[in-house]
Formats: sequence, C-alpha cells, structure tokens
Amino acid sequence: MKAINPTSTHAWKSLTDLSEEFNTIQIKNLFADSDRFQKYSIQFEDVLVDYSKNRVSDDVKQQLLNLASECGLQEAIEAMFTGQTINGTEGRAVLHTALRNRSNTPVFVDGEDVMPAINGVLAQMKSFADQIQQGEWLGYTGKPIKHLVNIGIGGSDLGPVMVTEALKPYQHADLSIYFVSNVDGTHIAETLKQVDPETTLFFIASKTFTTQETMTNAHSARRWFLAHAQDEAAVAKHFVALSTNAQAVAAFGIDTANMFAFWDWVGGRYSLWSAIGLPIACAIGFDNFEALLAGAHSMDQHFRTAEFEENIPVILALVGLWNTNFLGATSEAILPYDQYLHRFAAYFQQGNMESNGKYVARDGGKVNYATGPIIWGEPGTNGQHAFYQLIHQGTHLIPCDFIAPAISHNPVGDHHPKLLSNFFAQTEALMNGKSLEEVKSEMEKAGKSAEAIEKIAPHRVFEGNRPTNSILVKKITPYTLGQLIAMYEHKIFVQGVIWNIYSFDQWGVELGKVLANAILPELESEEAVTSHDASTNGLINAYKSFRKEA
Ligand SMILES: O=P(O)(O)OC[C@H]1O[C@H](O)[C@H](O)[C@@H](O)[C@@H]1O
Repeated sequence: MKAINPTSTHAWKSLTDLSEEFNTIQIKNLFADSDRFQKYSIQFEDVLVDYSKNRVSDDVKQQLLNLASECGLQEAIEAMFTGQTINGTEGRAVLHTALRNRSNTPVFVDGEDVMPAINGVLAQMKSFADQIQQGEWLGYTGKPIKHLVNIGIGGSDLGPVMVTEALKPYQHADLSIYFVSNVDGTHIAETLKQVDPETTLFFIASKTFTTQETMTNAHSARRWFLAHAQDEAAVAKHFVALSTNAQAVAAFGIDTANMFAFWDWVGGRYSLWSAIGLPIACAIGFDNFEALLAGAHSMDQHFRTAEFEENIPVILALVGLWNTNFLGATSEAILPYDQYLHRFAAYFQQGNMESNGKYVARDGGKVNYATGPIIWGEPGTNGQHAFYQLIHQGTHLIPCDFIAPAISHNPVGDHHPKLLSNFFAQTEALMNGKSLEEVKSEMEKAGKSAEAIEKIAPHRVFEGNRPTNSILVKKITPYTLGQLIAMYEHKIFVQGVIWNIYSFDQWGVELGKVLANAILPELESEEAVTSHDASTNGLINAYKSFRKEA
C-alpha cells in the first residue's frame, strides 16, 4: 500500500480551496438542481443511500474521488481482498472478506488458500448450531440447551450482541441469549441468576484467550457450573471455546474438540463473520447466519468492483472525510430508526474508533490532519428527546447517518409510519432549519406580543445546514444487515487508507491494561501505596479506606 500524506496531494489542496466556499454554502440551495437526489444517491439491491443532504457539489465530489485515486485506494482494496500484509504493525493480512466469500474462489495468505479452513469451521459451526436449534445437544442431565451465554469482550462481544439484537425476529423461540463482558462481577452474577446450569451453554469467546475480563468471567462461570454439576466431565457439554489459541483453550479445560477456530488475519472488531459468530448461528439458525454472510459478500463485491462514484462505502467514506477534514466535524452520529438496531452505534464505536482513532501515520510520524471521528448514537426517536437539541442548535457540526427499514417486523397500528415520519422530518429540519423571519411570523400569527417576539424569537431559530446521510433499506433481514455492516466496515477501511494510518491494529488499548496489571497486586494489602503520582496514590488509598466498611 502506498504511504502518502494526503495533505500533499493535488486533490487535498483543491478541497482546501473549495472548503472556504462550502463552509457557508447552504445545502438547501443546492437543491435548485432538480436532479440532485438522483445524482447524489446510490441504490444497491435493497439498500438506498442518499447523501444529497451534504455540502457536496460535482466539484467537491470530483476532488474527493481524485483524492482517493492519488492515495492509491484501488490498489489498497485489492491488497486487502488478496490477503496482502496490510496490517503493517502486526505483520498480518486482513481477511474478514474471505470469511464471507460465498463465491468460494481461492484467497491466498503466504501462498496458502484459506478457503478450505474457513469452510471447515463453517461446517463445524453448522453441525453444532443445528444440534442446538433442534434440541439435540443435551446438557449433563439430558435436557436440551435453552440458554446461550456468550462470555467475551470488545470484538468478541459487540458483534454477536448487536447482530442477535438486530435479528431478534429470527431467534429460535425456545432459546434465550445473554452476553457477559464486563469484569464487574455484577455482569456475570446477574446473568447467572437468570439461567439454569442444566440447560445453559457457555461460549468462551476470545481471539487471544488471555483477555483478563473474559478469562475472569469464564472461570467464575465454570466454578458456578461445577458447583451444580459436581462433575468435571460435564464441562464438555456446557462450554465451547471460540478462539485462535488452542493451547490456552486446552489449558482452561475446554476439550479442543469443542473449540471453533479462527485466524490471526481476522481482526477482533471484524470477527463476527468467523467462529465468533457461533452464538449468532445458534440463536437464529445457520441458514440465517449464512444469509448474513451472503449479504456482506454482496457488499464486498459491490465495494471491490463498482466505480468509485457509484460505490457506497467509498462515497460514504469520502463524504465523511470531507466533513471531518474540511468542514470541521469531529464526531459522527449513527441514528437507526429501528429499535432492533439499538446496539448498532455501539458496535461501530469500536469498529470505527479502534480502527481509525490514531495519530501515528504509516511511516511512524505524527499526522498533521484529523483522523477518525468520535462515533456515537442511539436509536430514533429516543435520541430526539435526548441529544438532538445539540445537533440542531449546538456549536458543533455533527454529521448524522439516519438508518431505517421501510418494512417493520412489528407492523403495530401506525407506529411505523410515525417512526419514519420522524426520520424524514429530522433530516429535512437539519438541512432547512428555520429563519428568524419564519419564527417571527409564526409567533405573530399565534398572537404573541412584540415584546415576547423580540425576546424569544432568536432562541427558536434553527440555522440548519447540518449534513446528513439517509440510509433506507427495504427490511432488516440477515442479508441486508450483513450488507449494512460490511458497508460501514469498508467505509472505515477507505478512510484509513486515505488518512495513511494502520486501521487494523489497536496499540492504544495496551497501556491501561499493563498499568492495571501492575496495580492489581497493590490492592491486595491494606497498606497505603506511595508508588504512583499523588492523585493515583490518593485514589487507591481512599479505596482501601472506603472498602474497610464493606
Ligand atoms: O477476543 P479477545 O482476544 O479477548 O480480545 C477482545 C478485545 O480486547 C482487546 O483489548 C482489543 O482492544 C479488542 O480489539 C478486542 O476485540
């Protein structure tokens, strides 16, 4: 992959020039072009992406496309899909696309086709998920499994949580699923209260099988289980491992026959397509899991082959980059108008921020431009009654992605048209705003006094001109969800390429882990510590003093 400082490109300079004009240009005025919606929206199968409500013109778009070319995007895409070592700091390929490569064409890593191994694990997953779904996998007292408990954190938690929540309408009626991630004992304790050891299956999900939180929760679950089962041999019926680390799995006491493998070229936050997806397959059935893979594969094909100007992930990435690097946005909100997608923003908080939250460029120098934005969001309409105030009238520019299905899984009364009317209205309001004149005339019509109008009217003005993308899908199915996830994954990839950073490592999470391991033994004794700065010493010593009253 080329290592190019994007600010040194011709396109970056042109975009900088254009940004002066586009910092003040009114999006609503751009709609004087009656073809704008057609020109600035892309439909791929049942996914429609409308980016017309952005401060984007043909010139801006052309320069953004030039930027992508100057930064070697096409070569970078091919490098990823063909298994080249694009994770430069860990010396690894990045092949979540191979996990869902339904065309089954060979994909080589170091001269070896990875598809047979992927297909082997998928077959193992299918056989296991079928047994769970059909009530054939029995617990130590001969009863079928009813409760699925995934123990994992980060990429070994967020994907399966988000997907199983998003696809709840597809979940087997006799199965319930729980997720334990936090090392806070409350998480495992409250979960274990809800399940029955005779009918519970634990998935110990960890790429490394060394993560402190997961191992601590896994040991607690094992102790709890053995307190009931009183038989080590029963563990094999109730614990499976999803990992790349067979040695650590065996050391934990899980038979490697009950291990579902994946590989170091699967990043944690891109791993739901791998064995990490086993709880998904068990909850919604393997056919639906395969449909999820197929949806992602279709988006992969689109991303790899569509011209950049008609390429959804490329366009979303470029528009996001324009907002971040040229129009001053520092965050992006993901706002699904679908209750089932309530963990979607949280999922991409990790996906995006752990991938592109980096200030070190590929050559080891410090970047001189903004990289990954802060990602946040909640489902509409809840967010409207919480934080939209700031999006409409705050001092920060917050580009928003609105996501909604046209068809609801729960067509109750007029809920869905009401939900969607809010989606459409918000994007319109964010763009159009409301002028002082409009507010004044409304207040006059409502019979307000001149004095009241003078005082209140400015507070009721909306500047508007807030950029939004609208992503409308026909229905949230396993297939379209797979498409949406892959769409955002590739958006993140494209931005990382242009920002000239390594999107597939996460060194920034290490320091805190190391320091916590140093502090843990210091918490054992009651003696005051003096080994840190005054604040850290003070906090540790206050903790030791408070806990005496426990
Ligand atoms: O799957 P594991 O090895 O347990 O890792 C779980 C998570 O923890 C790490 O600290 C990383 O920040 C994440 O990228 C990863 O997904």
